[in-house]
Amino acid sequence: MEGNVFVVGLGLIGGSMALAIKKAHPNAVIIGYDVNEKEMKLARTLKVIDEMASSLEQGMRQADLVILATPVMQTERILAEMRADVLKKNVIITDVGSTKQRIVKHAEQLRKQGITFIGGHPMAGSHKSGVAAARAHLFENAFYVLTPTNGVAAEDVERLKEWLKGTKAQFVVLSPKEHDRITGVISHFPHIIAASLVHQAERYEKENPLVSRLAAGGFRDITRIASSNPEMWRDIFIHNKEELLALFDSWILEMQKLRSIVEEENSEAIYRYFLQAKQFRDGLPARTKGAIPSFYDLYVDVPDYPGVISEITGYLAKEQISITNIRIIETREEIYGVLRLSFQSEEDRAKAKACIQKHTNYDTYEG
Ligand SMILES: NC(=O)c1ccc[n+]([C@@H]2O[C@H](COP(=O)([O-])OP(=O)(O)OC[C@H]3O[C@@H](n4cnc5c(N)ncnc54)[C@H](O)[C@@H]3O)[C@@H](O)[C@H]2O)c1
Ligand SMILES: O=C(O)C(=O)C[C@]1(C(=O)O)C=C[C@@H](O)C=C1
Repeated sequence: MEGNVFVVGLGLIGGSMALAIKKAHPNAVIIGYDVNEKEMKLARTLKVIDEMASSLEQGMRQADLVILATPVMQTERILAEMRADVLKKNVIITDVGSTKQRIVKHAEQLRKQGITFIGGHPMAGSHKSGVAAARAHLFENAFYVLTPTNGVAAEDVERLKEWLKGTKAQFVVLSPKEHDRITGVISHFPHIIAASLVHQAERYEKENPLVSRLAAGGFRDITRIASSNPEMWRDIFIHNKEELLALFDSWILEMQKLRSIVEEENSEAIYRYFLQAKQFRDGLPARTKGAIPSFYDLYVDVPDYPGVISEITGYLAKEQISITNIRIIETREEIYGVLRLSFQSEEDRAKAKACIQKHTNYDTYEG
């Protein structure tokens, strides 16, 4: 397809959408806008967008497709302020926000002005943010929820899917309410649990600093998402408050039930509890991309001496294993640091792990 695609919010998701659209529609012009000028310039430098808009309005005026990829409270505000007289008549407006009811409600004023809005939510992402983390393949095989309201023409939904075909996602249509209920259970509430587990560990660490040093695979697996963008999650929790309050209530009951069977040492009930959870977890449908990390991180405990980073990158370079990102994320005591290496694929990470184990005795673990 040809035309102007205007992406507002050039972070992980906006950037990934821009790349996926350009891949499938090389003749489209991708115009970007971000309140953070540095991020917008970086998007241009990385060729994630073709042009920078000088203002929201300037970008909107030219657009055939608008993708709002800002935190959901910002998306709501932008939608409430949009006016048909600065838009092309046939434009499609969509968003990628993690909540849908409030967004669709705020888009209602656009529908009344004859503008097509179709809510959207690609069900894949990461705890990383910013355009540097954007990837064209981020949404491959993930579910992509669309929430067209009554009155949206079927051909507009098809036109949107055609624009978005480069995501290689699987589209599914839900009502905004259904969407918020389901994502509350499988995405929003789990982020609350992850963050609360980290808070609990932090409290216990005050008693004994060994707590974070002993945090191994299990704790790291279940709390990876606690490293997500706090602004994004603040907005989601406020937007999906009603669903989350209900989930808090049922979770508290669940924990009380679990607490009492542990207190009673009811081994049969405890066993059944874990067995049932295992059976449901093991029976989840074959992993779609949305459930697979799109970034493959390897953590390496390295001694804190000058040159250790180039030592490790040197080993990897010799075996032609490419790293997409490298960062020292924390220093333990003054002896050890944790190096985080990110790779494009699981295969690269496995090769890197083997390579580091071959050349060093540093501990490595996946994240
Ligand atoms: N991260 C995920 O895993 C994920 C997955 C699916 C959907 N989402 C949704 O996608 C949206 C973006 O999330 P992200 O992970 O890309 O976040 P991000 O922090 O990587 O990017 C958001 C960008 O929006 C910009 N921004 C904020 N307010 C703005 C405004 N008023 N005008 C223009 N730009 C503005 C920020 O400067 C930032 O660059 C959110 O609504 C989120 O709920 C996120
Ligand atoms: O993989 C992650 O880090 C995510 O949290 C991605 C995730 C999720 O699965 O909850 C987060 C928010 C989105 O709206 C969709 C996907």
